[in-house]
Amino acid sequence: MSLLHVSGLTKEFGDLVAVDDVDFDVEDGEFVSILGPSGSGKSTVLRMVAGFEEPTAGTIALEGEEIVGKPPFERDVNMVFQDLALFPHLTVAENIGYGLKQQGVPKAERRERSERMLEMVRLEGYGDRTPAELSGGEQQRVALARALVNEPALVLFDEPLSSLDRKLRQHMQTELQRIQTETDTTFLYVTHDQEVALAVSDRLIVLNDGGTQQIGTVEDLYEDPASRFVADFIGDVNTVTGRVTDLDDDRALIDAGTGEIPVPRTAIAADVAAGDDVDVCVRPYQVSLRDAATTETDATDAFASTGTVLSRSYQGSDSLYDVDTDAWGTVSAEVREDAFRNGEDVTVTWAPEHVHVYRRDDEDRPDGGETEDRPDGGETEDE
Ligand SMILES: Nc1ncnc2c1ncn2[C@@H]1O[C@H](COP(=O)(O)OP(=O)(O)OP(=O)(O)O)[C@@H](O)[C@H]1O
Repeated sequence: MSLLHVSGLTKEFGDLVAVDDVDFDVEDGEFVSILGPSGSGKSTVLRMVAGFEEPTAGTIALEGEEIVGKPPFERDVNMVFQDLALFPHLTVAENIGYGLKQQGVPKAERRERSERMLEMVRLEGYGDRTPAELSGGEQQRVALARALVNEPALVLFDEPLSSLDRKLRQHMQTELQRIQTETDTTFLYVTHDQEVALAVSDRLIVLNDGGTQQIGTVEDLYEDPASRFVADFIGDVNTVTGRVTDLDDDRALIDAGTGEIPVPRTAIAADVAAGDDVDVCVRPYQVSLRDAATTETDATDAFASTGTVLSRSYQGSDSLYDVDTDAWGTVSAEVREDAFRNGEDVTVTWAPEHVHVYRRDDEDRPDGGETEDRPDGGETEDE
């Protein structure tokens, strides 16, 4: 039995379907993030789990028990809000012990448990301060301590790190993981920031327009995105347009402006048919660069185009090149070699088994389908 089981969850606000038939499970001890662009329904899902919003349809079971209809305080769930919602007139210790007081826990025990939580979040000795006497990062820790002190089955987070600067945010990501492990609690974390979600989560639920796009580990989503939307939303991707000229059980022939290339069927979305216009997506790290003078450019079994290096940025062990290709406009390549200069002529290639091919559907894309029309019939986007 999953700790949290959500099925058919739907929320309508008048004519707007904010959450549309969403199903997911969270296992005991997992760190699961709900990731999606602004307005995709993430907070509404979280608020329904917390009990601040009632679903239009669907069920939410916590530890096997239906919780829809129960008030928030009767659910074994606490939430850390984006604005933290600390009481300004109470001390740090009183803030942390507030929920325990509501439950009738005696003062001495409240004090002791608050102090233990302060130690857990590494704020020993801060109990008598008020929230105004703390930095933003320290306030985050107090909010977390308050959500954990009564040992709930599940802690919900609604973008709590978004107000912190990058360095502090990265530090708090590490801290969240440490605290989750030490307290052995289950976390459900909402964010639109893929960097945070990829860094901290065991699994991710990707939402768009209220519906589930994909659920999986970071690796699942990165290596095998279920839709063009996920490919674009998780990490960087190059997209070139093409057409399926033939399709059978083993492979498709795809013409992306450089001749027909055989692509394994496993790389092609299930709904793609022969004759369809498609997006061919490839991650920058799967793109190779070669010196144009020493390579053949008429390969018929790989995607290949000549081009000119536009820019290079050094990224530790790799270099990221943007290349203006003859076939597809700008293509990004993340390669080990640091051998190419701006303005140099190169050949850009990638293997057919490294692409993901989706039926071209402009509405189903994070950028709304804005592409740059190119005179050679190919289209591309600058990532
Ligand atoms: N109480 C409400 N009344 C009417 N519409 C609402 C209400 N709450 C949310 N919505 C709408 O439902 C949709 C989903 O909102 P939600 O806040 O869940 O999205 P989100 O993915 O959390 O976005 P963000 O990242 O911007 O917080 C939005 O179109 C929003 O305007």
